[in-house]
Amino acid sequence: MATPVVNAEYLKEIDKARRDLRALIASKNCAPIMLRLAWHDAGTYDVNTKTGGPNGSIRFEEEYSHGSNAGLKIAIDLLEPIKAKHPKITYADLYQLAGVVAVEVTGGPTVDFAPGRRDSSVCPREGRLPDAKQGNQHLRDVFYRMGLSDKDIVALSGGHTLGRAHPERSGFEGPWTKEPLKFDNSYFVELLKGEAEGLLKLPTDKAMLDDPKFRHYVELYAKDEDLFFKDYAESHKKLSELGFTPP
Ligand code: HEM
Ligand SMILES: N=NC(=O)c1ccncc1
Repeated sequence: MATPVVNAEYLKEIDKARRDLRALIASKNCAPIMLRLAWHDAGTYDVNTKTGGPNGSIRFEEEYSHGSNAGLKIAIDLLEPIKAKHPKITYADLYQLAGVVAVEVTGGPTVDFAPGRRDSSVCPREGRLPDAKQGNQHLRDVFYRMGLSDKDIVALSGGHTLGRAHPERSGFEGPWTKEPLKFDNSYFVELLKGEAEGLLKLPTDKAMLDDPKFRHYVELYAKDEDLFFKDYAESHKKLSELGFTPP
């Protein structure tokens, strides 16, 4: 697929699409699933083979039908009208822009967005995203394969400040925080508090508390929301640009 030419016209379309995404997310309260879609399109990147990553391939049934992507067709379908209105914007850019807007409109940090991703029709095999039932070594295996760090793992896990798990999608249930439509550092505050009625902690969430390096960042982010926002914005940008060099 062609690499988009990021000229004034393309940048203008991006700005218009950003506005449309803000309106869509406000009207449908769909910030959490938009953030999950962006992360699932990008999180397939393999730094060793330079395959996968934020390339829009999740739009194909071959990939969105993966077990780990259960429910994401909802987000893909919600974005189709915006894609139709702005056909020059690649799916790869649109999905990452949706993730950035989802964080912004829920009160999170501004994540810098550089356009220019090309679309791919090559879908990675299932298994590149993390399994919530595993532990710290698995988290490192998966995120290091993307080319990300321990700090990125903890900061990006803070994305669970938004949304909830759905039994019919993942087998898990409930929100991680008391305000699942507010992007803040409460995921880390709740994680350190321990089990609480009605709030979810995945095995991978809890595992981080048993690892000194991970726990260090959990404690930092629970204490200092500004630091979490700064580190999250950096890690989210890195995730959204895996395998992509902005023009
Ligand atoms: C660290 C490894 C991770 C694991 C094991 C994991 C696992 C999961 C699981 C099992 C769900 C529930 C899906 C459902 O039932 O609907 C979920 C939801 C979610 N995840 Fe993750 N996740 C991880 C990292 C991330 C990252 C890096 C982000 C974004 C930066 C993210 C954002 C979300 C969001 C926003 C939801 C809620 C979606 C909704 O409300 O529909 N997760 N995650
Ligand atoms: N955010 N991650 C997820 O939604 C997820 C990751 C892996 N398996 C199921 C769901």
